[in-house]
Amino acid sequence: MEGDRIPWAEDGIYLPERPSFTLDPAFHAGAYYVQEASSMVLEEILKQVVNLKENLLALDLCAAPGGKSTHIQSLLSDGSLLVSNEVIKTRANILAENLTKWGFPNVVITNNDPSHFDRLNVQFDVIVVDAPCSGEGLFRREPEAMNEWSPEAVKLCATRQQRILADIWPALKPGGVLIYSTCTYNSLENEENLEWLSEQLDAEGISINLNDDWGFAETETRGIKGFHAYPHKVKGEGFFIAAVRKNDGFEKKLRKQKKPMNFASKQEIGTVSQWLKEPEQFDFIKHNDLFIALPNQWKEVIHDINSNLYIISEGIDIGRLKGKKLIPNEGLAFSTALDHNQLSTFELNLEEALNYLRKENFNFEAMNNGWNLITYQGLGLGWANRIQQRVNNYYPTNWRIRISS
Ligand SMILES: C[S@@+](CC[C@H](N)C(=O)[O-])C[C@H]1O[C@@H](n2cnc3c(N)ncnc32)[C@H](O)[C@@H]1O
Repeated sequence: MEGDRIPWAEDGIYLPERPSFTLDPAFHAGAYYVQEASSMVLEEILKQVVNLKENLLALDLCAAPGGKSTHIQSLLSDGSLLVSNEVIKTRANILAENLTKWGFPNVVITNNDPSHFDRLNVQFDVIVVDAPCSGEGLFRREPEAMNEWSPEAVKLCATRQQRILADIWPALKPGGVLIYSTCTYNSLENEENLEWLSEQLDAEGISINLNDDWGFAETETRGIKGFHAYPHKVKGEGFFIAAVRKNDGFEKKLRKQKKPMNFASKQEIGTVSQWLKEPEQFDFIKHNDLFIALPNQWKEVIHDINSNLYIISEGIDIGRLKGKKLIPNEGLAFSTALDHNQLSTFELNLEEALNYLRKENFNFEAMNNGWNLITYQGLGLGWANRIQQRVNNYYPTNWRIRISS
């Protein structure tokens, strides 16, 4: 893809026009994510406030549809773990779809209210709160959004944001960093919330400097820096972001969890791990009949999360066993941990790939019998099973594309 670089995001580019992403199989393969440029300044803030080379435990609290989570995952080290949470169930499912396609195994997707995180024994090194807000920064792009705006709505948003911040604060480690952002301009939801964070939660500012040429407007509230993106100054839509450090508070101790995990047997592991690049990095558990691979480095933390929160998805959904044979899940097709050399792959051209995504016929004459990873430009799209002169297309029906070229 070609376009001007976004100065504050290494892999970000401005698209010169909006193509039909639905008709690009690479989009469905999770090769890229489309989001608003200003909000990608999160990358520069993260680089300045945490050491991204370390293995961090990160929480994206208000995560759907997944713009920040996909971006954060690409920035964290391979040994880090991201918990990506969304309180609204339908939105959490969209988040899960996007993160499954993104393909990183070190992720747990939860569907909880911020107050539930207090049940955890673990605390996070970094928490991102991309808060629900009055959305003034979107008015230029979506003028209808103005109809929902009122001074009362702004006040309600600010109160809700404070409640979210207060609820999640105990889940942050002492010394940890909380990044707060909105896509609105008013001070009630931005600077006044920073003042509230400082007064009520004793949050402290962190030294952050953005390149003046980028055009972000810096504000400072009780030593806490915030940055506004105003569309006439920054090449992007309206956005606000700030970061604070938690200095006091107590550190929780990770306790053994009572809720048992259902680990796979040695024999089952032999089958379900056969296509992974480094199976020794994972624990294999069974959830109902679905086998899941979890990064074993985070075993206790994941156990704690499983015992206390509502999980939508975690690690890699590998698949189910039918007798001794693996029926692979779509989660495995997208996973960066999948070893394409260990299995039969079948590459499709653009037209064929779109037909596969529509669950329509495509030419499979050259396909091997048995399970095949369907690829487009080498990227995993999903699974197909050839049985002699028939092919079963395992692309999830609810992800099927419904428009014609
Ligand atoms: C600005 S959006 C998040 C966008 C997302 N971070 C991204 O980059 O794709 C705010 C999210 O907060 C969620 N939300 C709404 N009310 C909430 C609450 N009371 N607590 C936590 N999250 C809430 C919304 O459902 C929405 O998904």
